[in-house]
Amino acid sequence: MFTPILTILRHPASRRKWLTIISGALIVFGLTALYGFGLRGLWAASMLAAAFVAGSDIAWRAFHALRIRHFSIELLVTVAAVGALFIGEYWESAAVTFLFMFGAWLEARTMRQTRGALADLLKAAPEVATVIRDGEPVEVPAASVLLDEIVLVRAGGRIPVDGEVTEGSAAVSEAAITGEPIPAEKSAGSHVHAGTIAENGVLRIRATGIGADTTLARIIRRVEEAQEERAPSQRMIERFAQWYTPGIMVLAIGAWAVTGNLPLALTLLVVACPGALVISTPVSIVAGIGRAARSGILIKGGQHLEHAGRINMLALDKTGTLTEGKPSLTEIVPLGGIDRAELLHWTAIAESGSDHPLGRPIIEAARAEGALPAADKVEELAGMGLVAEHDGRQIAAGNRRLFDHLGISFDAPAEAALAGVMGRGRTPVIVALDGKLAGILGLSDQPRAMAAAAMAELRRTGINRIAMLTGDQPQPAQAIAAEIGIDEVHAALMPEDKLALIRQFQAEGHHVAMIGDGINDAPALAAADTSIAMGAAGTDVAIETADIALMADDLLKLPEAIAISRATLRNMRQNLVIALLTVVGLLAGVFSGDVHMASGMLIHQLSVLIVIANAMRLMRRPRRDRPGSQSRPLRPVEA
Ligand SMILES: Nc1ncnc2c1ncn2[C@@H]1O[C@H](COP(=O)(O)OP(=O)(O)OP(=O)(O)O)[C@@H](O)[C@H]1O
Ligand SMILES: [Zn+2]
Repeated sequence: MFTPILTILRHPASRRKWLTIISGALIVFGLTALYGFGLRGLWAASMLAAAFVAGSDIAWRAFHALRIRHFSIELLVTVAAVGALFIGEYWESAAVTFLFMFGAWLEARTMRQTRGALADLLKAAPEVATVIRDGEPVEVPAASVLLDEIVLVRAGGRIPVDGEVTEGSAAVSEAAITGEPIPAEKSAGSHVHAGTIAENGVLRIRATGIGADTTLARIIRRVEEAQEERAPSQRMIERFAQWYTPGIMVLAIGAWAVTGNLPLALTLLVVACPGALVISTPVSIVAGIGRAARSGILIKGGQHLEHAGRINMLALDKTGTLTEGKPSLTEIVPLGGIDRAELLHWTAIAESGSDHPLGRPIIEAARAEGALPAADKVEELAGMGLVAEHDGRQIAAGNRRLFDHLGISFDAPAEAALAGVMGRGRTPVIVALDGKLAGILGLSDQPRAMAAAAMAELRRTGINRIAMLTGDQPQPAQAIAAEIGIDEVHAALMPEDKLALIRQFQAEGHHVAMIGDGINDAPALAAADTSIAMGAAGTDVAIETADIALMADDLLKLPEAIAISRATLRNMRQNLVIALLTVVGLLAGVFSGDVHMASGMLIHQLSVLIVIANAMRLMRRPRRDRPGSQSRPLRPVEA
């Protein structure tokens, strides 16, 4: 009999719930006694008991806050409730404490719901996994899967670990991570994430990330941290409340001194409670961040959300962001007597030491024609290219800047060849062997399928300036920009040039978001008001460093992220207005004599709930119609 009561009392949430219920029951009992049977004494005793039951918890919290020199809302309520008892207003005191407790309970409940997006994410990870041990499939708790163990996932099953597919193929829905509704085809060699679902087919997966070390776990941790992190406006309100609460005390004492009306002074304490004000910002932020997480958009905290909501300019890197980042080798122009195959071979040897996107198609083409030895030594020069050595020969591959830097001059045929490659809108990779020009390779990259639609959507969202910042040459950059509807192009940039441009945009008064991937983007990303990473599900570094990480490799998430941030800012402002108007209205009501303690508390608690309900609208925000989303094909198998 005693143990359950003790457990209830020890758990603060359920204790508060029971205290509220008991005090509510006492109030009903007291009212029945008075109006049903005219028992005034029983009425007073019940109200006193109700005030004591609900008030004890409030007073206890007020006392704890006071010990760390914090003037809490609970302190205002406690003083008002005790004062009301003191002047014989038993009903007022009981009603105020009960309503306060009841409101706090509803508030906690709805706040939990607002954090619901996270609960959805948590549910994405299955609790059991089937692993192959001694050749036999066995069911084990997902947390006890070991690294490198083979996990079996059947059709319709949730994947319990991060890993690499070793056998089988399936369409995998990654919605939990990326918010992407269309499943991706996965087969041997593909990477899969914990929490995603194999919609059909059977997969065998070698575990590479388990337990707390999966992308899903990292996202959940980051969302939790983000929801806790205080936004600047929130800090401002908290500082304000630190002054406001004692200020109200002084005002109430002043009103009492001037009017001699103690009930009025006590009512002031109740109605001026900054409850709705204090909660107005955090509740919007929690809802906004949760809403974004559902779409696979990780906003790293209230501060970043506020910044993102103010963005009016966007800078994008080209290679890998606006384009697929998988260029194809479209032409090979040998110079000075070397043959085509040899030019390709030497260039590929040099590129084998780099993982720049330009190198990949060159290496692939050379491999298709024969064995490819590795370079003995490679030196990469950011924004220019690279210099390598192999078999005693020196190979240089890169852009014009590299050759100016190396002091290698261009003769007339070389100039003509370079102009030709660039004139066709291709990115040139110029190659020299032992200090002598050997040829030019032309590469062309595809813009992403959704790039043009995303830019149009961004402009509709109100981003009126969009600039491409690229290390590539002006002609190929212009060609891509024209295709996707960007008119401002800054090309042939060194990493520090990208940084300088971001600073310049800011100096012109823009709030700049930058999205990029390469090392050449890092300084610019750091300087931008908001840094955004795309396709972050694959790279944990991006999840950790960007202010906003788009889990999917999908440019359309960009306008969505900005729209959610804006909607959240708007929501915060609405909440502030609701909170302030309520307090002003209540104060006016108190001085005109229309509002008393219990009704004041009721209206105040209602305003808190309205603020929460308003924030919850953010969660229900419907998905935007995504242009072309119906006709989108399955995403290709990821390498
Ligand atoms: N490994 C490489 N091989 C050949 N050229 C290179 C290499 N690395 C860099 N370059 C040259 O330097 C230029 C700038 O490279 P950088 O990585 O700064 O930008 P990018 O990838 O071309 O474009 P973006 O800035 O849009 O990502 C390239 O366009 C290319 O001309
Ligand atoms: Zn790049």
